[in-house]
Amino acid sequence: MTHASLADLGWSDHFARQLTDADTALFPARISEVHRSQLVALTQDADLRLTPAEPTGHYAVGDWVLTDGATAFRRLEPVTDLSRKAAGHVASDQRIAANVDTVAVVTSCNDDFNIARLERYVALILASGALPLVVLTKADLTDDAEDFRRQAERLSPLLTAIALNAKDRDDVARLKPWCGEGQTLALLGSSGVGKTTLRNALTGEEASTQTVREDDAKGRHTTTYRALRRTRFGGWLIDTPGMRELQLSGTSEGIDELFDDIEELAAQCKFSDCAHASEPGCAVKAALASGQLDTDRFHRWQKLKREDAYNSESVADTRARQKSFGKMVKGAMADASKKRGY
Ligand SMILES: Nc1nc2c(ncn2[C@@H]2O[C@H](COP(=O)(O)OP(=O)(O)OP(=O)(O)O)[C@@H](O)[C@H]2O)c(=O)[nH]1
Ligand SMILES: [Zn+2]
Repeated sequence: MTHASLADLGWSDHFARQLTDADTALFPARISEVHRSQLVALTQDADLRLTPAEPTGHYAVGDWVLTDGATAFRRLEPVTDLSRKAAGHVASDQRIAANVDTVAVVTSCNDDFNIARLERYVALILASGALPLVVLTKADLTDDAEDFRRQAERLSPLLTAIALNAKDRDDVARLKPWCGEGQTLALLGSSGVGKTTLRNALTGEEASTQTVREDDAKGRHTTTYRALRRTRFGGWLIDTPGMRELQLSGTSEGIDELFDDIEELAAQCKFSDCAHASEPGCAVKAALASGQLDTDRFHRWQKLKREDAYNSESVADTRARQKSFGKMVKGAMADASKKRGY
């Protein structure tokens, strides 16, 4: 595959500024696949298989690297960085995709639609630096598509929501502004909402040919890596496998941005560590009482904050918490023994 220019591949001044005199023998390439011990990268002229200089876990699809054509020597600092908590409660992040301009949360106009989950995704996207977009599929199967769309857009003034029929290529062409030349779009969402259908409509690939190819290699129709694919509008699409277990970590900035009205209220509480429960002078409680702040939204905010705090905890913090909990339990048991007189 040949590509017209670096700019078409998503190259910008942000990356050019990171080049130094020491890099003159190297050229830029954009990572399209991350495998266990190898990377695949796109350049203006060719697709390359590269040996990574760092563990492959450090790379994400969409990253720019500097290479001599055989080794990926230097990974350039990304503009946007989408990562998630690795499985299990270990304090490390798993990089999902890099240099994505827009992340579309794909959900459908049916039971999959869930405001709290959408909000979670949007906070994660805002924290990555990318622009959030909501794509509501299966608009052709309901009369309420516009209603779903409005509910989604109400989450944030930063948010655009589009309801469409993912099987209709003309309808899907409405996504062109987010995946035209030099633009990179990524899709997130639960299984069955239509991500594959959407991907095929955006790239012009046929589901059948894809299935055959993947059947040959793996014996099953599964996407085992995250690929950067060209869209029929000249941009790029990153499609990640189902992320139902998406956990938030270090997304506090995204949560603050999405709930800036509550953060502003909380800043007015009398106590700086107000838990907005029974403290006097609580501006949040006052806003709830007057109806200015929606109770459900307040609960979703609290849940996200708790989840983020838990997931952002380092291993050291976890140990410290467990230790102090252990001490507290021991202390309480000792007190109880004393009371009982032995
Ligand atoms: N009528 C209609 N059907 C759709 C639409 N989007 C997806 N579908 C159908 O919904 C089913 C699931 O779509 P997929 O594209 O496989 O969903 P997915 O998100 O890729 O699911 P996984 O591969 O499990 O992650 C398929 O039968 C699609 O044909 C839509 O907008 N309208
Ligand atoms: Zn308060």
